[in-house]
Amino acid sequence: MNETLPTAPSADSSPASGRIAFLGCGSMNEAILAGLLAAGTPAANMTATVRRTERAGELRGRYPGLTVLAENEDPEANSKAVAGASVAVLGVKPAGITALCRSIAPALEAQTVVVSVAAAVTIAAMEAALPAGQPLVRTMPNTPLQVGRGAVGLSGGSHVSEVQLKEASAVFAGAGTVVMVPEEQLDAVGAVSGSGPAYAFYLAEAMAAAGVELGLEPAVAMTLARETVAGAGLMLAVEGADPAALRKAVTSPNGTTERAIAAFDAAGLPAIIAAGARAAKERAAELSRELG
Ligand SMILES: NC(=O)C1=CN([C@@H]2O[C@H](COP(=O)(O)OP(=O)(O)OC[C@H]3O[C@@H](n4cnc5c(N)ncnc54)[C@H](O)[C@@H]3O)[C@@H](O)[C@H]2O)C=CC1
Ligand SMILES: O=C(O)[C@@H]1CCC=N1
Repeated sequence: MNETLPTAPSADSSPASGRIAFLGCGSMNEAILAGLLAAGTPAANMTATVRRTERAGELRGRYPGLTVLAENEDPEANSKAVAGASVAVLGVKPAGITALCRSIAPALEAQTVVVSVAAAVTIAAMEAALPAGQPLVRTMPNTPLQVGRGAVGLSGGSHVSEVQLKEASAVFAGAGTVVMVPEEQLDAVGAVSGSGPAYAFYLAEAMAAAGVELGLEPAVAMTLARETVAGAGLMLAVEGADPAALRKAVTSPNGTTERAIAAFDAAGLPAIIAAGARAAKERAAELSRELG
């Protein structure tokens, strides 16, 4: 079941059918929800739960027609949201995932596919907290789903059928690329694409700071850095785009870019990025051990 099979959005971009419950609608689950809405899934097909009234109001204002239940108003919010749902997406912090599984267990229907987006919480840990035989899918998404360019790693649990795996993929497929990987590779997926948007934003921050150091006004430097990273991202988003070839097209022989890249290489930038990704993967393993 866990084969390495990249699936382009165009290959399976049918919008999710059935009702989807987003349990814990913070940054990640909101990005998935926004991606689904943009891909054509009606807000009326979704329910989101949050901890507090203030956040519920925010989401209701932003997504008219979405049902939002707040736990501080109704302690049964999560159980009510999963009743009758075809998919329940667990989007709380890793430390809260198994408690959430236990709390919704009595309300879950046998065919509801539980999808976790949490880093580090293993399929075994979640299956132990769910009713026996509950279909479960563990994923590692990223926030660019909200602009239709997400990248998601996905791995099936012990009791999930091909059809249920497709149902889980459909939660993301209209808003990004889904790849199936063995569970033991999900921490690596997290280190590349889960945390990856932060690396790209960090690059933009560093470019803006460099511009200021070189004499640009801060606002001008920020605009230039932001637009450049965004524009480069759009060029990469073209199907078949090769980052090395795109880089080469900017790099005139003996020109300014060549000098900059040589300075990056001399400073060991590729190794620095590899060290960051390794640290992210190691933190995921550490978290898995902490959470049991
Ligand atoms: N932020 C990201 O880019 C990514 C996050 N993830 C995973 O997504 C999960 C959530 O992360 P974020 O969205 O960043 O965190 P977040 O803190 O923005 O969202 C979590 C939300 O869950 C709510 N919540 C907590 N307990 C609840 C409960 N019992 N009932 C209802 N709502 C509850 C919180 O109030 C909060 O709004 C984590 O497990 C993380 O590992 C995975 C990939 C990327
Ligand atoms: O930082 C984190 O732990 C989560 C998982 C990947 C991105 N954000």
